[in-house]
Amino acid sequence: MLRQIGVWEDRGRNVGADLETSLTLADTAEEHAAMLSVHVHQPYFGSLRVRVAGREQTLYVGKHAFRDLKGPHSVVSWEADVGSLFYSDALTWEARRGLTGTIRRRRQLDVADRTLHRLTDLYDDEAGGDTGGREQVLVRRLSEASTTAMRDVVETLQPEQNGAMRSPAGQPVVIQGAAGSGKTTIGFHRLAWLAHPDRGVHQASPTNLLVLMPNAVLARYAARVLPGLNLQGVAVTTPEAWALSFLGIEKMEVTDRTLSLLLNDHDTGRRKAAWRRGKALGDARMLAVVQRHLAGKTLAQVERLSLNTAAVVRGERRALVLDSPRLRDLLSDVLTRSPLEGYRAAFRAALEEETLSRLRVPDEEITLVSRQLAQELTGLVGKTFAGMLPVSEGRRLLTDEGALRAAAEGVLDERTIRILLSDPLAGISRPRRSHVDVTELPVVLAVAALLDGLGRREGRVLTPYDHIVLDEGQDYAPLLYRLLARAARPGHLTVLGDSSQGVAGFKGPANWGEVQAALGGVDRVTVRTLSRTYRSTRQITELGARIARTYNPDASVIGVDREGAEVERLSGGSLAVLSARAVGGMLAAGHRNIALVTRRAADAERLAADLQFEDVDARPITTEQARYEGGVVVLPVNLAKGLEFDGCVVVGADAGTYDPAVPFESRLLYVAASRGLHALALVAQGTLHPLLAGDADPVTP
Ligand SMILES: Nc1ncnc2c1ncn2[C@@H]1O[C@H](COP(=O)(O)OP(=O)(O)OP(=O)(O)O)[C@@H](O)[C@H]1O
Repeated sequence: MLRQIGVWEDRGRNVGADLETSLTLADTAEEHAAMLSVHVHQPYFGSLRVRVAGREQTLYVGKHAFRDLKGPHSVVSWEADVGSLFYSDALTWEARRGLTGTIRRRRQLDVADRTLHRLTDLYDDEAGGDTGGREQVLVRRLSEASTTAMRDVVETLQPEQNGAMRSPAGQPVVIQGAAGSGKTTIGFHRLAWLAHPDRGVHQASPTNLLVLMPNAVLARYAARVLPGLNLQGVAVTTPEAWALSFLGIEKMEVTDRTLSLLLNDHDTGRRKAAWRRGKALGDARMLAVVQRHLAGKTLAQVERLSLNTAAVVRGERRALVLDSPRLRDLLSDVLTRSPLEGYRAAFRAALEEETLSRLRVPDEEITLVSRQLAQELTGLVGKTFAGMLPVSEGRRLLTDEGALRAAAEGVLDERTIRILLSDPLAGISRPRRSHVDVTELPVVLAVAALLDGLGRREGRVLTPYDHIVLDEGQDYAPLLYRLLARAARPGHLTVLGDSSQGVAGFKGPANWGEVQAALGGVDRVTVRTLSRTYRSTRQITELGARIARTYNPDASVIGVDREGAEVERLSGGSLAVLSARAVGGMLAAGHRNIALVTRRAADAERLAADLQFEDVDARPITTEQARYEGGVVVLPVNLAKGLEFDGCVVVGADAGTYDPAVPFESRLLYVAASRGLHALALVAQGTLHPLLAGDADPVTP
C-alpha cells in the first residue's frame, strides 16, 4: 500500500500529454493516495480461507479495497459481494462460472498501527467448524466505552445484521429491532453498501442520499459515522426540517399541538378525539383525497380558460386555438397519470406538445417556436394552478367541509370525514408567528408533491433521491411513506424502527402491515427483524424487556450476554441529591459519558441547576439546537432517543412521572431506561415506578 501511495504521490510519474492533463492526473492520483493512506494503519480486519475448483486461497477483508498490481496482495472491501462471506454463516457460495466455493476458515484480525495484535478464529473447518470466536470478538467490542459519535460496526457486523443491510437493492425494506439492536447503525451501513460499485444499476451516489431522523441532536450525533464509512455529502436531517426546507417555508414554526393536548389534557374524550384526528390526517388514503381535491379545483379553473395564440412557422404566421374542452382533456390526462414530476410541469409539457403538433412545427424549428409560445403557455399554466400554495391549499381542504366531502367521497368513510372536520385542539394555543402542525405536514407535502413533484432540488431541477432512510419509522404517518416513495428511485426506501418504541402513535402506523400497504403491499415490502440487542449489559436489557412486555406482549428481546453492574435503585429523597450520588458512583466506576434523563425539558433545566449545589457539573441539552459533546449531560427523554451513554440515570422514575395506565408513558420510560451501555440508575423522590422496582422489594402495581 505504501509503495502504491508513493507512486501516486510522485508527480514526476503522473505526466500527461499537456500541462492540464498532467495536473488532472496528478490531482486524481493524490486523491487516491489520500483515500488509501487512511487505511495503511489497518489495511484489513479479517481473512477468509476459501476453496474454489480445488484451489485454496486467502482473501483479506478491509474497509477499503486494495489491489497490488505488482504483487500477490489484495484486500476486498467489506461492502463488496465477496465481503459478505466474512459476515454470513453460509459455508458455500456460488462462485464464477457456476462453480461452488467453500469457506474453510474465517478469521478476525485485530490490526492497529500496522501491527497485528490478536487473531481470533470465527470458523475453522479443521477445528470442527464454529469456534464461538465471533461472540468473543463482539463482547470485547461492546465492553468498550461509548463515544460522542455513532460508530461503525464494520468489523463486527453480525450475520443477521449483514442480511438486513444487504436486503435486495431497489426493494423497500423495513428493519424492525428493539432498542440497541443496531437498526440505525445498519441503516447507515446500508448506504455505504449501496454506494459500492458492485450494486450496479442500483449504485447510489452519497450526495444523492437522504437520512431522516427524529431529532436534530440525534441527526448530528449519527452523521459523524459517515466519514468512517467513506460517505461524504449525505443529507442527515429530521423529516420536519426536510419538509420545511423543501417547501421553502423554513421560517414557519412547527408545532405538535396533538402531543401538547395528550400531555396536558386529562379529558379522555378530547384525548381520544385528538388522537383519532392525528391518525386520520396521516392516513395513506389522504393522498387520493388530495389528488381529487386538486383535480376538482384545477378542472374548474381550466373551464374558464382557453388558448388563443399564433406563431411564425416556416416563415408564415399560423394561428391556433385550444378551447376549454380541449384544455380540460389535456389536464384530465395529466391528472390521471399523476406523474412524478407534478401536475404543473406535466401540464406545461402536454400543452407544448399539443401546440407544436397542431401548428405542424418541423423538428428543426421546435426550439424557435417553443420560445415564441413560452410566455403564453406559462401564463396559462399559472392561471390553471392560480392560488394553490401547499400550506393554504392543504388547510383549505381540511377546513372547508364542502371541499373535503367532495374530495373524500368514496375514498373515506363518513366517520373519518367527521373526524377530519372536528377540531379537538381548539383549546390548545397556537403560536403568534406563522406555523404548521406536524400532523398537517404530510397533507401539505402531498399538495406540493402532486403539484410540483418531490425529491432533491438542485437549483430548478428536481431529481429523485438515490435512496432514503427513515429512522424511527414507527413515528411517521403512512401518508408520509407514500410521499417518500415518490421522492426516491423506485423501491429505494429503507425504514428502521421499533414497534415498541413508538412515542407518537397518533402519527405513526398501527403496525408494519400498514406501512407495507402504504408502500404497495406485503409482497413488495420486506420486513426483517433483528432479534438481538447489543447496546447494554444483561441487567439493563432485562429491565427494558420487562417494561416493553407491558404494552407489547410479543416483545422478545435477546441481548448479547454481557455481564455488568446491577441496576442501581435510589428512592425516597431529593432528586438532585440522589442523582448526584448515582453520577458519582458511575464516575468512580470509570464511566465518562453519563446522561441524566428526565421526562420533560423543564425538569432537565431545573435538575442541571440543582445539581450544581451537589457539586455536579451537568450540561443541559434541552433544545434541538444543542450539541452532544460527551461528559455528564441532562436531557429530556424525547431528545435522548437514539443516543447512548456509558451510564444512564433515569430521573423521576416513578408512577407520577410516567403514568403506568398510559401506554405512551410506558414507551417513554422504555426509551429512557434503554440508553445506558454499561450502567443504569433509577432515581425517584418517592417510591419507584412499579415496573422498575427491584426483585428484592416487589411493589404490587
Ligand atoms: N454488530 C455490532 N458490533 C458492535 N456493536 C454493535 C453491533 N451492532 C450494534 N452495535 C452497537 O449497539 C448499539 C446500538 O446500536 P444502534 O444505536 O444502531 O441501535 P438502534 O437499534 O438504532 O437503537 P435505538 O432503537 O435505541 O435507537 C451501538 O452502540 C452500536 O455500536
